[in-house]
Amino acid sequence: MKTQKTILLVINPIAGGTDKKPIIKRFKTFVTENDYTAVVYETTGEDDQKAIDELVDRINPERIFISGGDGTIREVADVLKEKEVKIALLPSGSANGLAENLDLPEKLDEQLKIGLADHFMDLDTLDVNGHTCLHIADIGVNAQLIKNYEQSEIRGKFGYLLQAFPTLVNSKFPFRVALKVNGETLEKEGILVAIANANKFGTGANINPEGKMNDGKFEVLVFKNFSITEILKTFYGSKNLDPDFVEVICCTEVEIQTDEAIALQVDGEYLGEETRVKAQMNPNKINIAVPSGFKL
Ligand SMILES: Nc1ncnc2c1ncn2[C@@H]1O[C@H](COP(=O)(O)OP(=O)(O)OP(=O)(O)O)[C@@H](O)[C@H]1O
Repeated sequence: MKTQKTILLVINPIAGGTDKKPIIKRFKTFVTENDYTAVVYETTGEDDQKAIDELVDRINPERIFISGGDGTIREVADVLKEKEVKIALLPSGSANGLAENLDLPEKLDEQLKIGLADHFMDLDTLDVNGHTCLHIADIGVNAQLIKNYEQSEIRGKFGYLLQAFPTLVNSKFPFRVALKVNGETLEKEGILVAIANANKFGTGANINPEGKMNDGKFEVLVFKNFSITEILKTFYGSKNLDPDFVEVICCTEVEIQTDEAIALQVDGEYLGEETRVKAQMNPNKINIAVPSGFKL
């Protein structure tokens, strides 16, 4: 008798504040129709990484589908660092920055087809102060906004964050920053320093047009104190990057030092205030499903 291969779905039931039952049901039907065994793991928010690690070792899935926001993808990616498992995304978070960068379609059936097909990319991953980063980390106004957003307990689209400007205007921005990069130490002043593996933010704004997610390099972007409003429009609106207020440095590692502790976020998750941020390429890449015509 032929042994069926397994596909594991890791799904975050609270991501994006939507009901996940239809995704689970459709996943099971689709995968079974394609002669795979379907296994579903629903995250609990407690010790999920350990549970996923053990489950993956036990069932040895041929690939893993992940449904949630960027936080869920990051947690699974961390577990898979030392394992060679292909992953595919069924985005369902309030912020789906990675999916946005991979040009994934919105329809679930199309996402499932991509997940079962054979078009993959070796996605670079970064280490930012010990945290895995798949697309964009930053210190400054954006991380501060994410902190405010997380504390507000409102879930949903990020657009309304723009209403939070007044809370930022009187804060510690701009700040002075020293960057150790490419053998030099550069002294700068800005309101936001981004570490970008990808091009786009979750909303589609292209903040890093030169970035390629599989070139073994990343970009450091220093946003000058041009205008908080303009910069946040670039981050959260549909505008492309304005070279007048940003400086871009391509590298494989960087050390960022500030005088005052500044808010840090990685892939949409606020991680506290830091005076030192070290980012470098991870040796491990992630084999991720992309649409057949996908070009970087
Ligand atoms: N069952 C659960 N109950 C509560 N929290 C959970 C559960 N499962 C996962 N989590 C938490 O969800 C977070 C990840 O959410 P994710 O980023 O994937 O979705 P999201 O809707 O985009 O989130 P956010 O609204 O924070 O951007 C992690 O902090 C994780 O611990």
